[in-house]
Amino acid sequence: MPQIVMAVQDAGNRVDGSVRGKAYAFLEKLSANDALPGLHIEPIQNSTDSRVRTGRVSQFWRAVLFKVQGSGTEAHYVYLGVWPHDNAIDVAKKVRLTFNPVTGITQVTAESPADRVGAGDEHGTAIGDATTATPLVALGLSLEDLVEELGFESDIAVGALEASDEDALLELAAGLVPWQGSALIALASGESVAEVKASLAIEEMRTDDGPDEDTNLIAGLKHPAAAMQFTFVEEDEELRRIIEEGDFAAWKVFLHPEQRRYVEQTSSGPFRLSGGAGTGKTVVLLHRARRLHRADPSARIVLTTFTKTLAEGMKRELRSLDPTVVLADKLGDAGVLVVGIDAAVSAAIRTNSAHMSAAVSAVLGDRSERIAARLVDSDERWRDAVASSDADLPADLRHAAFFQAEYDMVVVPGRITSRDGYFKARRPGRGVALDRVRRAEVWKVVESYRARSSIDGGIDFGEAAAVAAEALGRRSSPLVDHVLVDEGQDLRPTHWQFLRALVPEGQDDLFIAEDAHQRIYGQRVVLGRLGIKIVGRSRRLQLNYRTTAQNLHFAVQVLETGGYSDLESDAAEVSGYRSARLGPAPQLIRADNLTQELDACADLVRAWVTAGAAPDSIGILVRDATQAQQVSRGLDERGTKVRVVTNQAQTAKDPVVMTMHRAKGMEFSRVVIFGADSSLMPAQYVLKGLTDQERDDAVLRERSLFYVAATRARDELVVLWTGDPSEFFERATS
Ligand SMILES: Nc1ncnc2c1ncn2[C@@H]1O[C@H](COP(=O)(O)OP(=O)(O)OP(=O)(O)O)[C@@H](O)[C@H]1O
Repeated sequence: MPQIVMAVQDAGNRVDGSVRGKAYAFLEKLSANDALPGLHIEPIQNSTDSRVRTGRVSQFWRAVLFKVQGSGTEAHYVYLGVWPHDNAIDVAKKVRLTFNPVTGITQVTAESPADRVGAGDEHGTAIGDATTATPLVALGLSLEDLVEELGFESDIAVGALEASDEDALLELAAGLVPWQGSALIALASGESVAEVKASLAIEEMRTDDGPDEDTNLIAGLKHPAAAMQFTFVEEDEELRRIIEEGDFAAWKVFLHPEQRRYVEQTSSGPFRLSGGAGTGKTVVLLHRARRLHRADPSARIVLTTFTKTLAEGMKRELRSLDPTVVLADKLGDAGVLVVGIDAAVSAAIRTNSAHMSAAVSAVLGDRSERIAARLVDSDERWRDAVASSDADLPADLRHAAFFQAEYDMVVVPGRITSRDGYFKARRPGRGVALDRVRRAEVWKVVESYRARSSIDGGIDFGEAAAVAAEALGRRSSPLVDHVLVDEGQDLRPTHWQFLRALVPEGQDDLFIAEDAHQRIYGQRVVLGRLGIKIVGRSRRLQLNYRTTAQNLHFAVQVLETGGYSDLESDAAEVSGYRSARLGPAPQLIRADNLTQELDACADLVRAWVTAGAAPDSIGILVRDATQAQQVSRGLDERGTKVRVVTNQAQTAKDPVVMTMHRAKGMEFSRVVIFGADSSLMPAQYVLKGLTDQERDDAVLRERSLFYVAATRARDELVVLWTGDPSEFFERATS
């Protein structure tokens, strides 16, 4: 049967559902038998590429394809899309399917060299003194590097070397085939030619020795870097999904070679994948879960993340990636269980009731096992414990935030159940030193907290994860074969102990996606101290697929003055983090008062909707729930209907207002960050009364929150504030 190869769909060529349905019917027939007369597979006169064909989708619509016969009996058809009849002929006359002998990658190009935006004159001699100041030349790159090492066409290479600034390079990159655009941007952000080749798997896959050009073309379509532009369609059902979703489905099929590598690789122990917001960490996890499931349908796979909302989102996406993946309902079932981390903890507690008594005593000392049946929020209990205790401590230590952190980071992970145990406890990374006298005072408050929990019943989330870890450790056989974690930076120490106990050490046991710059809950954790040994199994994704280079530049500036460290090391990298998409610069708008700020917000939303933006592709992000209500009322009074998103699913198609915390993991075409002034970012009320160390960490989390908010925008970002701007982006306003 003929092999169908789909090329990534051009976002500018969207066709409606009924046409996509017809295109699917056409391809389904083609894949069964390309000799069917009704298909009208025809060459085009005067086409640039003799392999180009059009096919009859309906009276009005034509498909454009390349037919590559090779030496096999069945042809490969590379499908580009459908167009109205005359446009299809125009497209077909121009497009070319070429094999790049340097890289071994097959590519489709639509323009002749003369049409390419920003590309230089092929015969030009411009790479001399005049261009020494351009970004690529300043990085030491030469024509030889681009042409002979990376296989760039010489006019493109000249254009790239002549590009006078980053914007010009981005514009050029946006018009290139995906692997080449990606390579150019990586070079511009400082990667060496060797690094770029390695990330695109160029050396290892080079194939230019086929007996004929068709054989080369087919081999080049299978190159990992070609997978950014092509996918081999194996089943009808997959074909239907790809066609029906058009370019929205790009993440489901056209992975970057680096993404694919982390989907497919086997690792001998825990693996950590870091990467900035929007680099496709969740995409990798979803594909990896599917890959593990397909490889062994009896495998018990847990895909988990910090919140229930994010887990629900991942579950929907996994279902849409591949409806044949079996979603498990409970721990220990075959298939993929997509679950929030605390729900996974509760499930482990329920499943291991036989070990509960021993597990509770190991964590909390002499307590009834029944308390483990209910999880409670600890904030209020800590406030009460601190208020009612007569512990002799300085004011900044008499703070619920200090105790909560001490308890979560030291006491519970260390399984400390007595004052003597606490005297001996190691407290790495806790900042404030506590001598024996102070430890005795701190322990009084811990005892008071535990006494209150014992009376009221229930355990907090950190305790529960520790109890579950202890119970799992007492089982004779494991419940789970593979664990995949998203948003790893937000998990608590005992969550990690739980996950370590959930899956036995071994091949592909734990795969962790994280971004230190997005830690907005809890304290910083070092995995090595919790029994999770990454040792060298750690990599980083750098290409942002979500947001534009302009928005990313703004967001990265927000991070620059924060001191970040990740799950393993003391410095979290931002360098090399880049985007291949272009868009307008973020708008930074100051208001004199709230009324003006609301007016500006209402005007923006109205203008976007009038210009044709889908209302629910607009997100207004605020610091807290009170502000969300205030903005919603304010916009309502101005005749702009919005909806406040909480945890309940809503279906209305209005623009949404939500807290920045709630927006984690989501994205919108247009984002307004509302209320970004100095009193709210960082929110002064969360900093009150903290120790210096606690305060610094809280400010860092607030900075990360602002970064999370700014990286939710796919296309346009607007930041609004009244009075003085937040310190997080003050520099950008000058
Ligand atoms: N290979 C790809 N092709 C097209 N789109 C992609 C690809 N990889 C990721 N994306 C898109 O980029 C966006 C960000 O992806 P994803 O949510 O996986 O990133 P992330 O690293 O988990 O982000 P965050 O840390 O902000 O949650 C999504 O819209 C996703 O569909």
